[in-house]
Amino acid sequence: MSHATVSKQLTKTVISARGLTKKYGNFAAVDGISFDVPAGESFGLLGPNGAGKSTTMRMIGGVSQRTSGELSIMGLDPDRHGPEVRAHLGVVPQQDNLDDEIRVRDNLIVYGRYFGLPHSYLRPKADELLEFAQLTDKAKARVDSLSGGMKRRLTIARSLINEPKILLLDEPTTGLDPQARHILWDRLFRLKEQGVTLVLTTHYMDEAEQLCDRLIVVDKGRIMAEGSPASLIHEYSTREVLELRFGSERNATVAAQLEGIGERLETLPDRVLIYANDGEAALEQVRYRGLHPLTSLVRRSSLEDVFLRLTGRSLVD
Ligand SMILES: Nc1ncnc2c1ncn2[C@@H]1O[C@H](COP(=O)(O)OP(=O)(O)OP(=O)(O)O)[C@@H](O)[C@H]1O
Repeated sequence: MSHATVSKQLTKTVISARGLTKKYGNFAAVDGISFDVPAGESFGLLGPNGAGKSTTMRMIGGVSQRTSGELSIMGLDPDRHGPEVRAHLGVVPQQDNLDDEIRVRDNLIVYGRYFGLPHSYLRPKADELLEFAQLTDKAKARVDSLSGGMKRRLTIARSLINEPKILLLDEPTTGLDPQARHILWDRLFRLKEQGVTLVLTTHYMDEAEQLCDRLIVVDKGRIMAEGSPASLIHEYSTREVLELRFGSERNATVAAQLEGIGERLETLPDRVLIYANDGEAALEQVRYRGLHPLTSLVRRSSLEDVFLRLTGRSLVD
């Protein structure tokens, strides 16, 4: 393949997986998944705990060897070209692994030294990244004095030290409060605007909806569906959902009397969901049948509904 052909491919697809499989003994944690990520896209793996998201990320990051299938990162096989692949990547692991012993800014410098980057590059780069992460006034602070959200932003800043083309984020906002999550989402948006390809895992449907251009819904190591958040919702759910609570003991029995209202019914332990394009009209019908829920709520469909439809289970247990 000529150099020109390779370069053209690089600008198109930066990650390509075909039948990607990871087995632990006989158990397939990732069970033959295929997907492509074009340059500049924000691509998500959405699924519950244990779906195989982190395992997939570790294979992409070149720190876990696949059992079978094909995987290509910027045209390179991470199992054979680990260091070259890692040079293109920024990695934000599920757990922050910052060095508590050294100060905030020094964390960036020391990490950059692992890549063999010179101090003359690292000093201004560290300052630029602290600014980006809104941590300039914390440059000399100890890492253990930072809040969870600040630590997460520092981990992201650190992952950008080598100016990666692709950023891998494993559950970037798990455990953060809503305000910290929004600040982080804003920073990730900025990276996307700068042309960085984002690949992230999440079990939060709102995070997937906010950040992902396209996503795969994964469960038990397999891809259940693929598309943009809007197209998945359109394909697998109705426009609105009517949530009814009749009291925990009564939900299941009342559900039988709701048959025929809306397009589909889901009975959960704590509520009944009626899938209908017009939630208020569905509620009218419920009342017309002489049924009076303790609470009722009409909301728009979300990726949670898509997941429920595909697997019969909730994303977050
Ligand atoms: N080293 C290992 N040895 C054996 N089984 C493993 C190993 N690593 C992961 N698994 C199993 O593989 C499955 C997928 O795990 P993985 O961590 O990829 O899931 P996940 O979707 O990232 O979930 P989480 O959000 O909990 O990290 C799980 O059932 C897990 O127990």
